Amino acid sequence: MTRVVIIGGGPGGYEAALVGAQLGVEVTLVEATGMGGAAVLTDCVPSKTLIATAEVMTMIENSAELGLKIFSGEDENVASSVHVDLAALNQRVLALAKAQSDSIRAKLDRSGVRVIHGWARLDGPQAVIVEAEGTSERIEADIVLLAVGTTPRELDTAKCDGERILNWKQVYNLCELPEKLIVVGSGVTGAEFASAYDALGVDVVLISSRDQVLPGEDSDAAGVLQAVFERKGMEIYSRSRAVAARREGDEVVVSLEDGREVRGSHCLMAVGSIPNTVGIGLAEAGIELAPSGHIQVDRVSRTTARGVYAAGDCTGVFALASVAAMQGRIAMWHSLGDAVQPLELGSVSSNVFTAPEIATVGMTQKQIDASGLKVAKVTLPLAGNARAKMKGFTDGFVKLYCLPVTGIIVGGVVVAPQASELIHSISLAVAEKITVDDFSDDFTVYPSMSGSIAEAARMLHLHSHPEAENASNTQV
Ligand SMILES: Cc1cc2nc3c(=O)[nH]c(=O)nc-3n(C[C@H](O)[C@H](O)[C@H](O)COP(=O)(O)OP(=O)(O)OC[C@H]3O[C@@H](n4cnc5c(N)ncnc54)[C@H](O)[C@@H]3O)c2cc1C
Ligand SMILES: NC(=O)c1ccc[n+]([C@@H]2O[C@H](COP(=O)([O-])OP(=O)(O)OC[C@H]3O[C@@H](n4cnc5c(N)ncnc54)[C@H](O)[C@@H]3O)[C@@H](O)[C@H]2O)c1
Repeated sequence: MTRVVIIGGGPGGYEAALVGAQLGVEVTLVEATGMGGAAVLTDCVPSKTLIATAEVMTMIENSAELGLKIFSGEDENVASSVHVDLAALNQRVLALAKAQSDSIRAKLDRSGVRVIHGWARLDGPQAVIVEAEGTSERIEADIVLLAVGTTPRELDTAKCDGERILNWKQVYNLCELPEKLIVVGSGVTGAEFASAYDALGVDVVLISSRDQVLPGEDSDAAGVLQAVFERKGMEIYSRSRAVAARREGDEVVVSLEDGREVRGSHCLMAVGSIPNTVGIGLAEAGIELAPSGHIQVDRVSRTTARGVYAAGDCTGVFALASVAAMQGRIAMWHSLGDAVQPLELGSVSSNVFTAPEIATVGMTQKQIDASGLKVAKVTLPLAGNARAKMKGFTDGFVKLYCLPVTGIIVGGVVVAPQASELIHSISLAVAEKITVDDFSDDFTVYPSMSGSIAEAARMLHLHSHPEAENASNTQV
């Protein structure tokens, strides 16, 4: 019987364990904290649960325009008559995360995976030592999968105390809304929390190291979000780096590189992550790391040590739960001799869960510019979409990229509420190499936001003219 040992029970690890069990091998999964990993217990699932409540608040905030009023006495603003019970909200967040973790554990048990709660390290490429509750066990393995994830990066001069200077794993301990929250870092994590707490009624200050928030995303999309943040009154310190954070009584003081100081009641550090690859015997086992500490892997998740694979955030490939899970499955399929396709990142879809959301798939403008390819593009503002008007949405757009002449769709961006649900048709088009003409031949519901995606494809009918751009929405 082939013996597989997996270190880490996040999406990279547990999805691989399920494939290993399905293929009939002996699988042992070692997890130090809880099943589902950081994705389920502290990062992806909790943040999206918090954001689900924030979304309702955003809708309430915009509801006056739709003709809703709540009689609350002196104030006619609907949002100000809704009270956010953060203790109850966070309790729900943590309960939901635990339930999801439990159900993953139950699924692994049913599949026959041996789960060990403990901390693991390699003892060469073919053995793992597990420390658990004062005991130590050495497990021999034919195949090892490392799916150890990452940890929030901390500045030495801004140590998180879990009370007022927080990382994103610690925010769920808060029982009351912060009076003034300083979010340091405007990557995806910083932008999502800034958006969510703003919607929950918190006074948010965002410290952004670049000209614009979300430097890694489509710049037009990031521009929309920056404009929405500013319109809502969020204070944004652009081109500003935090160098320290300290407590002063009930306040947190964040010092910026240029000498300015920002005061708030709480501070959330969202300045990136570092891989959990230290002290687990990787170099000794012949596993090469990138200078960033990430494990180097090829497209079938192989490391430089024979029989040792790696998946997920610890590889630095694409920090998404979906990619981690796919890398883990590929590792099992490859190592166990099943049919396998190397990892294909060209059709990965991702979403930034802000208000509005930003969903992206396929080629980005940066990749197009770097490749020198001539690609036709159209950007269609959603403000003209009939459904958007009915719902009171004014911010956002659909952007499509296609190859000239053939008209094959190679990428797209949707900025809209629920963009995460709208991007799938573009993902399918990219993955299946569908042309703009074929895409526009299919019906969409009227009125619908997805109608604008079909309309954008229709506008690229003259795709031999790469300049086709920025036309206005004609859906009426
Ligand atoms: C705030 C936030 C929100 C996010 N939201 C999304 C989202 O909406 N959608 C999305 O696709 N992605 C999201 N992500 C990214 C997503 O969470 C990660 O891509 C995903 O967690 C990666 O899974 P993983 O299996 O590589 O690692 P993890 O989920 O980090 O799991 C790794 C596990 O390994 C364990 N471990 C580490 N070392 C050892 C050891 N030596 N022994 C035993 N166990 C060990 C850890 O305890 C951990 O549980 C978000 C990330 C953050 C920070
Ligand atoms: N919805 C999602 O799918 C989702 C949500 C959150 C995170 N993620 C994943 O996690 C990855 C990491 O995202 P992230 O936002 O946690 O990290 P990040 O590294 O992408 O962003 C951190 C940001 O903080 C800035 N920064 C660093 N030091 C700073 C300082 N001292 N002062 C001010 N700014 C500073 C950096 O310039 C950067 O823009 C993303 O690439 C994404 O794939 C995904």
